[in-house]
Amino acid sequence: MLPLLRKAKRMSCLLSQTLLPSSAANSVCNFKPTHSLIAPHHLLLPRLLGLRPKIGFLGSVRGMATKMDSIQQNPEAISYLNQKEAAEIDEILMGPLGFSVDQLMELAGLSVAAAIAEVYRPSEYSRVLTICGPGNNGGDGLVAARHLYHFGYKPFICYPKRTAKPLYDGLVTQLESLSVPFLSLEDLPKDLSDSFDILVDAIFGFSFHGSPRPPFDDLIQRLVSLKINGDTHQKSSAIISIDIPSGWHVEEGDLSGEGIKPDMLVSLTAPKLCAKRFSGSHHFLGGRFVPPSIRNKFKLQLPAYPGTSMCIRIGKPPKIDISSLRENYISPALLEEEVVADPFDQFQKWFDDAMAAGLKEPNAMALSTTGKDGKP
Ligand SMILES: NC(=O)C1=CN([C@@H]2O[C@H](COP(=O)(O)OP(=O)(O)OC[C@H]3O[C@@H](n4cnc5c(N)ncnc54)[C@H](OP(=O)(O)O)[C@@H]3O)[C@@H](O)[C@H]2O)[C@H](O)CC1
Ligand SMILES: [K+]
Repeated sequence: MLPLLRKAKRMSCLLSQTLLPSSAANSVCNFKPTHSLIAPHHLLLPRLLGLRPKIGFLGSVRGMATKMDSIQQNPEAISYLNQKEAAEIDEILMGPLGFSVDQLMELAGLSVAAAIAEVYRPSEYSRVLTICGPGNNGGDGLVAARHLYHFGYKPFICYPKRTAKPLYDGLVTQLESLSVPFLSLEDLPKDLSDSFDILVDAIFGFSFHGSPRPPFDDLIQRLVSLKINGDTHQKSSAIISIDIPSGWHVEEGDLSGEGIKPDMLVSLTAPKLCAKRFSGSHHFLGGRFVPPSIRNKFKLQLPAYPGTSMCIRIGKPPKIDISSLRENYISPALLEEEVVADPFDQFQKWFDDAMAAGLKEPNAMALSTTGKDGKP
């Protein structure tokens, strides 16, 4: 049992050194194991298998631990585009640079889904309603919803003004084939926050102008009222805006002061000027497809995406209550009657579970023995 204990302690030190600030990590490593750590191996193994890397958990904490580059840390140093520049970059990408709108939309939608998964874990925020507008911003929303489905969320779509083009028809068919429900305006529940954990605002992007026309005026108003009427004691739905908080002026922001107040903004390609007025907790950049020629032409100062990430946080992450990171590792007990008769089959079952959980080394194992009395 002793090596097992040592291993458990070493693992918690390793985890804490990777994930926690140094002071917290020290206190975890100096922690004397109590009987709560002394678990028989048949409980510990499933528990180890249960250490599934939650996308949101690792993502947001990874954001804390990673050294942020100076542009990322300082939103003032980042380039912000006006409406004309945003449209011009779009035209260059899809003209001389040879991209198709499908390609860019796929990458844009993927980065939105990746940013959402960095902050909101599917175990707590599973029900996602994406409200899609008539343009490409709405298309980004349809793509993001499909990726969120594959990330383990339960998406719903409200797409009241469909665009009759093969690209959009295809995106709708792809979602329908996953049995993602499409809700009409009449189907939408009165209180969105009762039924959805996340509301994705994919109504308008950088081509928005004037005042919102029906039916989007009413939909935007429903997002606005969520934050006004929100019961502060209850977990309210998180609002995530794609590229522009819908209804905001693309350059001036929330002119009336009564527009939507998203919790998260995912800017695409580069933030638009209105993003300077964004005061929510999470600002991300996505759309990792900007080639150096565009960066140089528009003198873009943008943070460097880390590794293979499809998105990057802009500015510092909000202060995290470390106790809220606490994971519950209590697994269901392994009962003798549930164990497969053939140990090889049982091993295969555990191994498959470990593979499915996406563990880094699914073939790593801990072996311990017990006496006849079942005690270590
Ligand atoms: N290069 C990139 O960064 C990429 C970004 N993408 C996403 O595309 C949008 C921009 O898409 P676009 O189609 O140009 O514009 P919108 O999505 O904003 O929508 C335009 C439609 O909205 C209608 N509209 C405009 N204003 C209003 C209003 N006040 N009330 C109602 N409807 C309005 C407009 O209709 P009009 O008749 O007014 O022209 C259009 O139907 C960008 O923000 C990103 O999200 C790409 O996906 C990938 C490349
Ligand atoms: K939007």
